[in-house]
Amino acid sequence: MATTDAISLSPKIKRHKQYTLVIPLDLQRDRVLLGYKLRGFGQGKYNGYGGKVEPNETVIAAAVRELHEESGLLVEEPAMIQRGVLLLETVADDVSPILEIHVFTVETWEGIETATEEMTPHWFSLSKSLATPTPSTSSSGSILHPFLSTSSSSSSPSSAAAVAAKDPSTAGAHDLPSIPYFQMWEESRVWMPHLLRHVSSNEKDILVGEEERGFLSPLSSEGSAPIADEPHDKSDNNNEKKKYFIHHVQFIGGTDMDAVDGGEYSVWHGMGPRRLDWVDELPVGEWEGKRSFGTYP
Ligand SMILES: Nc1[nH]c(=O)nc2c1ncn2[C@H]1C[C@H](O)[C@@H](COP(=O)(O)OP(=O)(O)OP(=O)(O)O)O1
Repeated sequence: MATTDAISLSPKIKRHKQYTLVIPLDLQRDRVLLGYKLRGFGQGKYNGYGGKVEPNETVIAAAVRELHEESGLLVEEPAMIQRGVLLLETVADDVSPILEIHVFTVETWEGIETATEEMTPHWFSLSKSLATPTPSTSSSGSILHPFLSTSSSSSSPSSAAAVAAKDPSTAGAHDLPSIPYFQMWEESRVWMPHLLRHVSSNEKDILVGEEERGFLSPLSSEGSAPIADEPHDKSDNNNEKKKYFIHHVQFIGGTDMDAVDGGEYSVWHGMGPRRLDWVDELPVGEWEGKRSFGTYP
């Protein structure tokens, strides 16, 4: 089966639900801030900071608000650097909206990262987190907290509080662990290393090979499996100059051990076909209503 069909043909035009995701970067100290989610959607996972875009709110205003609410960090809108969009679609049903998650980084802010009811902050080494992880370079999916030597469910506030106490946020970056990609949303381990390489390379040299930006096969727990002979746009080899990424992922859904609220989110797991594109411009506000993402503007 051609993976192109799997990813580009949505049977219906689906509603979109907008979210933000902000990743604070301390480039001088070679470190990345993530939050460990204590409750709600994504509980027990590490992620950037963000949440739903409220009605009558711009995406960037939501990004600023959610970062502040969840981390205590305060930024002005111009300091938000848009990096890309995640389009997360379930094929488990026809009615769940596509999650449209706008990804930003920030490099300057006011305030100090603070634990909130929703997230506890943890710094990770940027330079140690650049490689796309595979199970062999991780804890193979077992939930090993980077600051603890023993296995942990890591989902209770008490274990997270113990973790926070051990978090060496004032240590030198060389002491920090790499990002625990296998304790994040599944597709983060695909796009986030790409983004961090993009940022680290001073935006001049995006380390995305032709084979990596093309269609990607359905994913097993073995990690990404690029299909080299079906790149998205063979005529365009200038992807190293592109600024933004679009990561479109289809989830298979089903029973989810991480489901909360009676299984409301049970469709958002089981990463299936996906593609990662780099583009010059994001089609801001023009996502909704597109049947297929086969051709990006
Ligand atoms: N598969 C996924 N991959 C990813 O990288 N981020 C995801 C994701 N699914 C959800 N997110 C992010 C988007 C957003 O930043 C966050 C979810 O936001 P929440 O549901 O916590 O929203 P809110 O903070 O608005 O919620 P409440 O205040 O609890 O109503 O998780």
